Amino acid sequence: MYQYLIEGGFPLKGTIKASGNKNAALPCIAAALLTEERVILRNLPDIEDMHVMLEIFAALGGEVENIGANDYALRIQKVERNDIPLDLSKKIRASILFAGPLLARSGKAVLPPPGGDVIGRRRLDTHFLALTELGARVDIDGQFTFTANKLIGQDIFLDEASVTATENAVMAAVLAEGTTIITNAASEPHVQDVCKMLNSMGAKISGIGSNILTISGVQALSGTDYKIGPDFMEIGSFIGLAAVTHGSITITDIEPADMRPIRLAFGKLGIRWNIEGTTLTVPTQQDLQINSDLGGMIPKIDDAPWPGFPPDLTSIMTVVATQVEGTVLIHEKMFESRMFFVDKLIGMGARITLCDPHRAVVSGPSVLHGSDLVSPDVRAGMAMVIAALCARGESVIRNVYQIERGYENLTTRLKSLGAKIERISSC
Ligand SMILES: CC(=O)N[C@H]1[C@@H](OP(=O)(O)OP(=O)(O)OC[C@H]2O[C@@H](n3ccc(=O)[nH]c3=O)[C@H](O)[C@@H]2O)O[C@H](CO)[C@@H](O)[C@@H]1O
Ligand SMILES: C=C(OP(=O)(O)O)C(=O)O
Repeated sequence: MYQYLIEGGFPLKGTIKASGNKNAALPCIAAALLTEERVILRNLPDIEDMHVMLEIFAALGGEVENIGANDYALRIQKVERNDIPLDLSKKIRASILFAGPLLARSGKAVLPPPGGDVIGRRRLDTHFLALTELGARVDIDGQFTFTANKLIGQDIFLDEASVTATENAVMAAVLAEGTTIITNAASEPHVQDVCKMLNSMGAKISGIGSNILTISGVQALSGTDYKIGPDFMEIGSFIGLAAVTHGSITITDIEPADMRPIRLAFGKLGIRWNIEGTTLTVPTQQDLQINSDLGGMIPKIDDAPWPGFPPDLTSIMTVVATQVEGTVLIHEKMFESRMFFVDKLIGMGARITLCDPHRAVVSGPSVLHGSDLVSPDVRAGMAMVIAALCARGESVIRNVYQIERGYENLTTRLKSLGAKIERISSC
């Protein structure tokens, strides 16, 4: 068990490279199960969740070879078991992503309920809807058992645009007989990434980036060499960090198109950046003033499926808003328990009213002071790191496993930007 000791109040300055997108890396590892051939995945972030996914891949009979700093070669010639080990499954939400590939490859998948962040009810109904429509039978008895003699393409209308359910449905449909149409599909950049990876393996997926995906099933998929895209959640977190510490951070290897919904939301907080090619720079001079809606009305930052504002950045926006002059409503529509962490920010001096589990009104700027904090989930944990780095005095952040499952090499990278942060054992 590790914790962070942070001394706040110093501007962060310098250049970092964006890591690979966690939420693309995880389904891409699961997708490697769909072929007997060698799959090379590049730009995988070196984070806890990625290592757990690789452990599951290996437990199923796969070979995993680290061939470069963030590059791995995966191969599973024979699936040796079709049940996900309980201890690994409960560590991460993304373990559910093995359902579609295991079903398609071996006709059976047994999964204990997945773990993951406690940020509200995390329904799996959409996964079941999609996989049963493709012909799977699901038995629920403490664990989920999916079986199918044959998967057959269908015209599927998802009850919500679930990210991982879309990915599971696509991974099952690529080897199904006939054509599958998925309407109300999620279209996040990570969903696009796994679809592009599958096409590079010989799958036939069209409509990538839209909410209707059409998949013509193929007999077999080949290996590939695929580089996953940058993590816009990490990039958004570093933008917030630069702004609240009055620093200037340059982030290389970004994807400008991913930043469009994020730019709109930061713009409401008077925060802007420049992009040249794939390099983004947050300049020191920022307004840090709320841009009211027409008529001087209080603006809101609310999340939605892509291309809406990503829910995984609402915690970050909440802490950033505490340093901005004016009032803003943060409305986390998608997860009902994500906003509870604001009591920790209030304890540090932030002026926030938690209206209900989904909505918080933030009035700034507030002087934050150091505190003793426990990270409840990956994004709230990062929000606490940001709060601690702009607070006066020292903070302790415990349970940093929760942060490090989503942010690569965080303390080293923050130190390179001038942060006073130490990672120490809490035993
Ligand atoms: C491993 C992975 O990729 N995890 C991401 C994935 O989780 P995950 O795939 O679990 O999230 P889902 O997209 O299924 O749903 C997220 C939440 O939003 C709600 N919902 C979803 C779609 C919709 O149209 N309406 C709606 O209200 C769901 O009920 C749920 O409460 O997507 C989430 C939403 O971007 C992200 O927070 C997670 O980081
Ligand atoms: C909620 C998140 O991840 P997961 O779905 O893996 O729990 C996240 O990345 O913010």
